[in-house]
Amino acid sequence: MLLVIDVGNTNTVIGVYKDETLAQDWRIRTVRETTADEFNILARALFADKGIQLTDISKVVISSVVPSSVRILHAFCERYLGLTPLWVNAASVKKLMPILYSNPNEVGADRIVNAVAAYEKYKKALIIIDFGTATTFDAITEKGEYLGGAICPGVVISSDALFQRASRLPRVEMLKAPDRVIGDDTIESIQSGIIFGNAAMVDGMVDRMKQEMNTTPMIIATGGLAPLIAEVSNAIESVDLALTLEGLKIISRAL
Ligand SMILES: Nc1ncnc2c1ncn2[C@@H]1O[C@H](COP(=O)(O)OP(=O)(O)O)[C@@H](O)[C@H]1O
Ligand SMILES: CC(C)(COP(=O)(O)O)[C@@H](O)C(=O)NCCC(=O)O
Ligand SMILES: [K+]
Repeated sequence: MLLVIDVGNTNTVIGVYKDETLAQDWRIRTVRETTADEFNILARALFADKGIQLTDISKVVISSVVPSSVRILHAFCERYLGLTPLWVNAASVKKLMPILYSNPNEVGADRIVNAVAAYEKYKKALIIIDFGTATTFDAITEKGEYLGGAICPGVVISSDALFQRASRLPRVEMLKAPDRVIGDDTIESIQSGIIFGNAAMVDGMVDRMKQEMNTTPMIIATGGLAPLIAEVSNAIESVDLALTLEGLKIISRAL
């Protein structure tokens, strides 16, 4: 079985593939100061719960945007799986996708994985939007080249900053789109600002990126908050929550 791990700034997603099929997936918090031994306890428990043994794993592919996780997960794989994990970076996907960033080593591994997955699926010019800790935009040409994109404060962290810094504002837990954009109470005004504000940012960014790309890319979104924003954004054509895990599986075949 193939073990794939994507370490994001907030959450770590773990998947196990049996051939082409995702047999199981889990989402855990990204803990920066964990150890290989602690990660082993957690992974073992999650696997056991679904009847999977660590000895069933024959290959590991990992993408991470958290540098401290690299040493920890590398040690976990070597010590407890007896395997050396394959790390996603611009060099490891060289055969699948040219990275046209001025320094390809700078691009976040999660952005590369999303780009590879989306291009494999659609084979056309694309803009991928990932609503994670950051909201990222990635532009892919019709030939399958990674051009770059944009990094914006994420929906949740930017809202958190608002609640922390504005004394009178209540924390709005339930993020949902209000019926109209002109809120007539505080809760509705905050919801409008967060949801319609982020959707307008998406639509505006997509318009500008399209102009620079000089083509009509397909616009797809991923990340936990993608369905919420996609509902009110005009630009987003499709939401694909499995994009990152799929990308890791595709990359595993090429490594
Ligand atoms: N289904 C969801 N509903 C609401 N919030 C979510 C959902 N999934 C993720 N989030 C929130 O969105 C933010 C980004 O999460 P995630 O996509 O896991 O980020 P990352 O990939 O950067 O770790 C976090 O604050 C998380 O709590
Ligand atoms: C932009 C990111 C912070 C997004 O991380 P995420 O929201 O998925 O946790 C990450 O991809 C990253 O650290 N990138 C490196 C800089 C770059 O892509 O140019
Ligand atoms: K991510």
